[in-house]
Amino acid sequence: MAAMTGGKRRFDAISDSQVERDSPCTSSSRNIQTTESRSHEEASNRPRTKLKRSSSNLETQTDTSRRNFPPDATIVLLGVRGSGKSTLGIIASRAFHRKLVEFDVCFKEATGQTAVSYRKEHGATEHQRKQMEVMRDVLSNNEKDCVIICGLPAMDKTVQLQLQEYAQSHPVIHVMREPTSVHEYMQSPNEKYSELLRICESLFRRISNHEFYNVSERPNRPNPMAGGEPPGVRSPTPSLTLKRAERHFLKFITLICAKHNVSSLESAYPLSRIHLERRRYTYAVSVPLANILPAKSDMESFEAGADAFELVIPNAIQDPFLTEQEMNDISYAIGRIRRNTLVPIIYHAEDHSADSQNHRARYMDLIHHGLSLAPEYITIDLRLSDQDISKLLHERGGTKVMAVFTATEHESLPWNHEMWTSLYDRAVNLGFDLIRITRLAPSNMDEPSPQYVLPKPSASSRIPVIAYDLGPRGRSSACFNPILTTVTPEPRRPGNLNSPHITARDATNALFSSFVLDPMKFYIVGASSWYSLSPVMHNAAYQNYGMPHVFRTHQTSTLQVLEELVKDHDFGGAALTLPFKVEVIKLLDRLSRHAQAIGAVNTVIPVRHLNDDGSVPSELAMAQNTNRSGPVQALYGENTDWVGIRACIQRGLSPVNAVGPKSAALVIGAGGMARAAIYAMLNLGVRNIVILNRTFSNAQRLVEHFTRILLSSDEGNRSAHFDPFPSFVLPRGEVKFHVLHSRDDVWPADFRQPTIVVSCVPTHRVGNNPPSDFTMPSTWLQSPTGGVILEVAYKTLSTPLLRQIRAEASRGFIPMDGLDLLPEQGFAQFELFTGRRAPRRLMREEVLRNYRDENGEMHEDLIRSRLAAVNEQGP
Ligand SMILES: O=C1C[C@@](O)(C(=O)O)C[C@@H](O)[C@@H]1O
Repeated sequence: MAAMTGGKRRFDAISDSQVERDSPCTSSSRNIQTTESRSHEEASNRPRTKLKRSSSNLETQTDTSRRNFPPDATIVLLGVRGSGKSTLGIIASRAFHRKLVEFDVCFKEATGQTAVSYRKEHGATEHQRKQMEVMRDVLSNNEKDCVIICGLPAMDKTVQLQLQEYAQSHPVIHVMREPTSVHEYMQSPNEKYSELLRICESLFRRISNHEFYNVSERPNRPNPMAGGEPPGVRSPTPSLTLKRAERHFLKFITLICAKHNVSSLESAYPLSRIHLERRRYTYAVSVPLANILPAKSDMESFEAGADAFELVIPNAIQDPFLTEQEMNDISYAIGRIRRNTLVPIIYHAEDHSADSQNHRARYMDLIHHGLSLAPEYITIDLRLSDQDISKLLHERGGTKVMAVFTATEHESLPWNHEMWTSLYDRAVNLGFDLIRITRLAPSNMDEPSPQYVLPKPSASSRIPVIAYDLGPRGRSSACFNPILTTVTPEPRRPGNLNSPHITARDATNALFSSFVLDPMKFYIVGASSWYSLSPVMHNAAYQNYGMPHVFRTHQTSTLQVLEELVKDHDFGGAALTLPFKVEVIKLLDRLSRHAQAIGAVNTVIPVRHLNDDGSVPSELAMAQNTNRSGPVQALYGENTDWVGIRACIQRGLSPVNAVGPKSAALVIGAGGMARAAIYAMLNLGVRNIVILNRTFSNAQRLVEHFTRILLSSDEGNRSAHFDPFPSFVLPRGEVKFHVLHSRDDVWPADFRQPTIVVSCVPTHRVGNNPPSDFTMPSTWLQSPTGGVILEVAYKTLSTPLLRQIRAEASRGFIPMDGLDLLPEQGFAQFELFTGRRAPRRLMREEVLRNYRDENGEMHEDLIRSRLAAVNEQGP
């Protein structure tokens, strides 16, 4: 039985007696702790806010710490009303093609009554018995491939036991939300209600093995739906506010159910195909918990320039028990980070003092709680005993675990001392995924950096090592540490010796000024590249990162210029624009799979080191050799237009229009951009594509081209690294194309109305050709849920199509334009050129700030409004 809605019991309709009976302070809640340790028993007698779900004595705890589930195991979502669990359930069931099962609906189906009326009629004991019976059936009949949603019934002790049992082999996720948002939803903000909320959350926390904080989004600008906007100004659409929640939750699910794939979540950006630990000079920005908690803190500014986000949880308190409030804060902080950034999260609880049992207990609880939040990485202190470490590692689920060891001043042995080797060996033998060893820099700093002197580990397998000195004197060794150096977001020097003393920018500056990396020259090459905003966008990003690179415009009518530029040993790469995107292919030695399939290149990368057999190396090798000058041996071609178009579609497509087997798309044009658009659509799993082009035969040629590509992809011609048309989104032989003759055609009967439209025709005069005046016939604009309409050009933003779509905003149509697309494709270029993640917000802002239309007008209203909305665009 799949159900999307349910006869839900109001939270305040639950009788006080049931809450009393089931409150964590009464015998029933103690029942669910029967296997827990004495210290936990003691904890349950403490004030309620001190209740905790886990104990440092993990061997006796009820096993909600198990986090290895079969890939198709049913997911249970637990949460109070207003936590958003039903919406999240619908999102997950759609994305993963799972059946949605709401407990309340099942109860009504089984009894013909809602829980409240059943209880009234049959009494509390019978209601409890029936509830248990229905829950037993729900759980056992839906073992696989479902999402079960459960609210208040989980307050019942027998249901708790059932769910705890279920959590041994299934993800049971506690969905939380800010109390203010829950109160707002329930419209009953009183003291008693707050207390009930705390009780529920504390209970749900104990019976779940994962926790998800559904952070509320509040638009940060007034008057969101103002009418009569100037050209290019966009109103945030309510349906899109769910987008970030969707991405956040689906990402979380993919982290706990490793086998799940969501095509829309897979990043198409080049660096995402390279393991973080294999890239060179990467940074983890370290941010204390207290800095994340204020709602006003600017998450993106913390992240700028970093490859991972390290949340630092202090462990200074002497109390052995984590309070519910502390756990709430940590869950909220992880939720905020994940909602606002894309980089992996490192969860770092500050190291415990070996000599204090209290610290140890808290530390174990902090790790236990951290693992329930499914961060990509977690650190575990190597000072713990092997036994404690093994227990924690057993809980890791899909989280990678980093061993950490910080040598104090009197332990600071030279880097070539065998102590470091034995620490490394121990980490390998215990099953860690990587290790970070740091020590307080000694006063006689004539020792070379650890990466030059660390002894060869004797353990047979290898794990990545992060090693550097701490404190102001350790800064240079931190700058030269090749992976995941811990950095501070602000240039301020922290007082604490253990805190990072450099920013990512300091480290980058140091690498360039010590000649480890070289300043490079980049270009945009095209016939009318004068209007390009690429130079300002890329130059701002270089400057922000402390890279001495320059990006220049090269306007030319012939490609010969590129051959000249490449002779320069400092040539770093080029963006190509009209009319060279196809012509350039003849100058290149190798194309990426995407550029090959699209048949157009907009990014040229120099290759300086060939493989021994003379072939062009892999993308990984190229990414490791960016920012180095020298003679260019070969040229590699990539297409980032499709990455940008894909990102715009993803961003503009509301969850209700999520791509499904019947979703249809329309492409206008048949040139290079149209090819990139079709490629992006196929990659997102769109199986019904309609093309309209002035010259019908060119559109037909496009269809033949992609039909051939799809066939060769079906025949197993797939890359191990990145499959452009993964079979889970594009089942064999299921793509349908249709070519239209003109806008007078009727929309094809066997295609749904389009929810994705990409217009790739020039919006300005090209030679003697007038600008396109294309608008959608109203009969093609009948999607009841609206859709995303992207006009790829940006010379003018007041095109007939964009004007038309802006007028349709209330029907769910989202207009997007070249100012959205330019940065998105530019992020991918930045990654290819520099090997670093692009500073996204900065590049988006720089494009907007420098925009002038074809008549040189700057449209202040437009800029102001869109700059204000930059944060809403998502990470
Ligand atoms: O088409 C475009 C636009 C662009 O040329 C610009 O800067 O305007 C940059 C190119 O990388 C991209 O493919």
